[in-house]
Amino acid sequence: MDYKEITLMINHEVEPFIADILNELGANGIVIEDSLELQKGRIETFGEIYELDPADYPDKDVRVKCYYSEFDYRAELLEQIEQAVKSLQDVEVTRFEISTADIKDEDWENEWKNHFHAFKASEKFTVVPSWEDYQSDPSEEVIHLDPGMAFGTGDHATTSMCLRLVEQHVKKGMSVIDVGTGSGILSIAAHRMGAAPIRAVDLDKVAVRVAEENFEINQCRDAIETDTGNLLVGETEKRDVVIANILAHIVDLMIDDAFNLLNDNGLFIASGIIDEKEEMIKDHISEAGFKIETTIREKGWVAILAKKVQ
Ligand SMILES: C[S@@+](CC[C@H](N)C(=O)[O-])C[C@H]1O[C@@H](n2cnc3c(N)ncnc32)[C@H](O)[C@@H]1O
Repeated sequence: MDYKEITLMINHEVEPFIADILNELGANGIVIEDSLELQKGRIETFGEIYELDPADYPDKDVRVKCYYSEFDYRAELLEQIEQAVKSLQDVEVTRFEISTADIKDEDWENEWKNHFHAFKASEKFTVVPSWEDYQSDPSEEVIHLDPGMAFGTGDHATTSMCLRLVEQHVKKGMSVIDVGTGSGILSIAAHRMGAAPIRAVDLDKVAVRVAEENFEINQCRDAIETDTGNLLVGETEKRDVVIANILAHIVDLMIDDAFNLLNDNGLFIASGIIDEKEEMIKDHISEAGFKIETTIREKGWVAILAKKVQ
């Protein structure tokens, strides 16, 4: 199968909203190359230095690439993306350029490899592409990943905030369901914290296959049950933790089910929420009976940890 790559050049004010727009329009993978990242320099950790390659970033503004399979791509998408960007409220769009390129199936894997390098995703977790050699420090937990066509390399704020909440709150023996598992990254993180049993579901069959491959790579294939599934529909087994990093309007649909499925004192980790939807989601979470314990924010996104206190 071949792919269509859509490249956008946008100004920084548009960036916090672009992944949301492209996800809504069905993009399979999104790469954000922000010129400001280069100025941030390097991330130093445990004596390792990961340097960003200037060739991967534009001189100014933000370059965004997203991918559609040949079956999903349609020419109207370009206009729909432009319309969605230009109708963002209170956001001044001073740059918007859009172009497309064809990517042959055999180039797809290499395309990802060009953009994805080892990096420290949270206090404990370092994400390392499955094809990269990496000398780890005993104090870090390395997650080996090949995201393929699934979302979740850990470099998106919504995922890294979940990793932080997982490392701080998921404990040995807790039962977990990871809704919208994507690459499987959050289930792998929960497994490393000692959680068991773990169930990972995704609406997208391709994500389920990719997650299974990543569980295999991280030697936890037998510890994590994987399935296609729509949110918590049909889930009956009680859990100590429900994790969902999906867009706010989708998370909204599962809040009451999460409350019902959780054991007393169970935790709901909800991410993928853009700033503007924070209050709406929090109101619903509180109305459902949860106590909101922690809120973290990064790059226009919000992640919430709520507890079922009876
Ligand atoms: C933003 S990605 C998160 C991936 C990964 N958990 C992470 O944190 O990086 C959202 C995932 O939710 C899945 N998804 C979207 N709607 C869903 C639904 N109704 N039920 C289950 N999964 C869904 C998508 O296929 C996608 O893999």
